[in-house]
Amino acid sequence: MVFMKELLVYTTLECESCEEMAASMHKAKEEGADVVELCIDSFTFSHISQVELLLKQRTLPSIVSFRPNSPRNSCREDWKKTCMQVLKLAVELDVEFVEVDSEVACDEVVAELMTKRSSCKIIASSYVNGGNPTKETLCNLIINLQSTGADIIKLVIDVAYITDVAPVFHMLTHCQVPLIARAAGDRGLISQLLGPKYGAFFVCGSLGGKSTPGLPPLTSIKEVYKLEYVNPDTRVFGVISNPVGHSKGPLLHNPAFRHTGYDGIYVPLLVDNVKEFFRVFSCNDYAGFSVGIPHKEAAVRCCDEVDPLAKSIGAVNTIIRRHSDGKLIGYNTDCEACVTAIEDALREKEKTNGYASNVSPIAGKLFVLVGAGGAGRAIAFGAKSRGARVVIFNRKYERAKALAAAISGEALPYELLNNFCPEKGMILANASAVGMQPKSDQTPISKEALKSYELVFDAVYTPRNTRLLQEATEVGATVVSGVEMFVRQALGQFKLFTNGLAPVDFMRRIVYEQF
Ligand SMILES: O=C1C[C@@](O)(C(=O)O)C[C@@H](O)[C@@H]1O
Repeated sequence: MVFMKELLVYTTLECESCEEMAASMHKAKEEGADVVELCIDSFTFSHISQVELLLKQRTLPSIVSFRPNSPRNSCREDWKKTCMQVLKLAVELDVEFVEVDSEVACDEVVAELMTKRSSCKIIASSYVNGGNPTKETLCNLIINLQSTGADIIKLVIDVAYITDVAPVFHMLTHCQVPLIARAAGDRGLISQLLGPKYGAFFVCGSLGGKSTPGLPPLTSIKEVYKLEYVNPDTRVFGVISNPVGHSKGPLLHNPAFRHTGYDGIYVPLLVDNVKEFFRVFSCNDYAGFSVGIPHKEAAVRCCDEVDPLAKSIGAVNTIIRRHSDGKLIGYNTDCEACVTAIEDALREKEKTNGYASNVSPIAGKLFVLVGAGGAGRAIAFGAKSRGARVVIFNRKYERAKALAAAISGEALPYELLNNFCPEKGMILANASAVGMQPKSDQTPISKEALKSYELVFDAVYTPRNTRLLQEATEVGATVVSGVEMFVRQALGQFKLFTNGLAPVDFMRRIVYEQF
C-alpha cells in the first residue's frame, strides 16, 4: 500500500510527566526517530493547558494517543471526557497524527475530528489480544476501523508464536488503507523488521537501546538493519534459535550484505517449532537461515536435502532455500569452524616452539567434549575426523552415549568431569550453553580440573571472555574463544547465503572491533 514514500520510524513515549515527555522526545530524535507517539494517558495533568504546551513545543512530528487500557483510566466516564478533550486539542493544534482507539472510534467521533482538522491524519487503532489471529479476524477488524473514515488503521496484535506474524504481513500487503501493524511480544519482532518488505510505511522501535519485547531498538533500525532500504525484493535471512536475543548474527550479516551490495536482511527468529516455521514461511523470499540452540538436530528433519557432512553429524546450522525449486538444503559450518580454530591456535603455539607439521595438531590428542547437542555433535565429528580420541560428557548421559557411539568415542557421566585426568595436555571443548549470558557466572568445569588441559575452547561467545576461558587463562592453558568459531561459521554461511564470496577481512573486523 503506497501512502507515503519514505519509511517513518516511530517510538512510543510513556512518561510520568510533561517534562519527561519533552526530554524523551529529544532523546528519540537523537536516536533517529522520525515520529513519536505521545501517550498522553501515561501521565497526570492538572489542566489541559499543560498538554497544549507540550504539543506546541514538540520537536518531532507526533502521534497523539490516549489509550483506554492505561492503568490511570480507572474512572471510565472521566477517562472518555479527558480523552476526547485531548484528541480535539491535538486536532485543533494540527498535530501530524491523532490516534483514536477503537473503544471511542465510532463514526461520529472520528467524523467530528475529521471536520475540525486541517492537515492532521486520523489513525483508528485497535489492540488485538488473544493470540493466533487469523487473516479473517484481522480483515474484519480492518473493515470495521476503515468504516469510521479514518485515514490510517493501526493494529497492535498479541502473538503467541512467530508464525502468527504471517497474517500481519498478509494484511500489510493487501490492505486498501494505509496500515500500521505491530505484532506485540518477543515473537512479534519480525513484524517491525520485515514490515517494510510488505509495504509498511511506519515501523516502531524502542528508545534508549532498551529491549522492549518485540521492538528493535531505534538505533539498530538505523544502524544495523537500515530498514529504509528494505523493499519487496529484499531476501530474508535469519537465525532460528530459542533464545535468540544473544545472537550477534544480525550485527555481522547485515553490514556484510550492504558491504557486498547484496539485497538481503538478516533477522533474529525466535522459533518454538522449526517445522511449523518452515511450513508457514515457505516462499522463496525466505532464502537462508542460521540455526542455533536448540534446533540444530530438529532442523535436519525439515530439510529436503542434507549435505553429507551435516548428515553424518546429524545437525545443521545453515539452511538454504534453493531458488530454482524452493527446496531446503541443510549444511553444517560449525564443524570446520570449530576444528580449524583449535588447529590454528595449536599450530601457532607449535610455530613459536619451532615445530611445524602437516599433520593436524589435534591428531592423537585426548579431546574432552562437554555437551552433546547440535554444536557438540559437529565438534565431536570434527575432532574425530582429525584423529583425536574423543571423550564426551553431557548432563543427559544417554545423549553422550549416543554421540560417542556415532563417532566411536567414549561417554562418561557428567559427575566425573571435574576429576577426569587420565593424562596431561588434553583439549577441552565446551559445546553446552553453560556460561552464556545472562548466566555468565557459570562454568561447566572447576578451575582446578582445567590444569590438565593444554587448550580450552568455549563455543559460548556471549560473553566473549567466558568464566571458563578466564579460568583457563589463569591456569596457563591456551584459549580459543567462541567468537573465533562464530566468525568462521558465519563466513561459511555468508558464502552459502549469497552464493558468492564472503568479505573475510570486513567480517572479521566487525567481530573483533564491534562485539
Ligand atoms: O551456534 C551458532 C551460533 C548462532 O546460533 C548464533 O548466531 O548465535 C548461529 C549459528 O549458525 C551457529 O551455528
